[in-house]
Amino acid sequence: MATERTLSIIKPDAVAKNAIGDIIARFEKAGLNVVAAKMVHLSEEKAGGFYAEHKERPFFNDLVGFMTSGPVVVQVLEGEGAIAKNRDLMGATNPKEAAPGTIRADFAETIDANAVHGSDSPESAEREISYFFGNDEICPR
Ligand SMILES: Nc1ncnc2c1ncn2[C@@H]1O[C@H](COP(=O)(O)OP(=O)(O)OP(=O)(O)O)[C@@H](O)[C@H]1O
Repeated sequence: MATERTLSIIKPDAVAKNAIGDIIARFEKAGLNVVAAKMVHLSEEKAGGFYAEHKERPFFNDLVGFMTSGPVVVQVLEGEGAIAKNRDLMGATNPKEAAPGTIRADFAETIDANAVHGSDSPESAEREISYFFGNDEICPR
């Protein structure tokens, strides 16, 4: 399997629960290296742009409201099969359907406040990483 990079966001609910360390430990134990990271409080414009593909969905305003409700930790994870590996560690979007032992099963309660985001394809990973990190903020591969 090829070495990949993926974008991970620890969302405001998980930051508020002091779960940053526990979540990053799961990534590292699974062989994903953190190669860039920052804590930011997203503006409505930045959060709305990130979730632009959901603009017409009924939950869009709530999603943006939630993502701007407190700071988030944005990271780039690198490792073999990083995109799928991160999605496996995260569990299903709805924490009630997330497999036991996944981040969402352990740290999230609702589909709105579901602890983490992870890129879902190589194309999204590339777009999302460059949405948050400039070329001078991340080591080239
Ligand atoms: N039906 C819904 N009701 C409320 N919020 C939703 C719903 N579906 C998705 N969301 C929110 O929008 C986010 C993006 O939805 P998407 O379908 O891309 O899920 P995902 O890829 O599992 O999550 P993410 O993009 O955050 O990793 C979800 O993480 C969730 O917080």
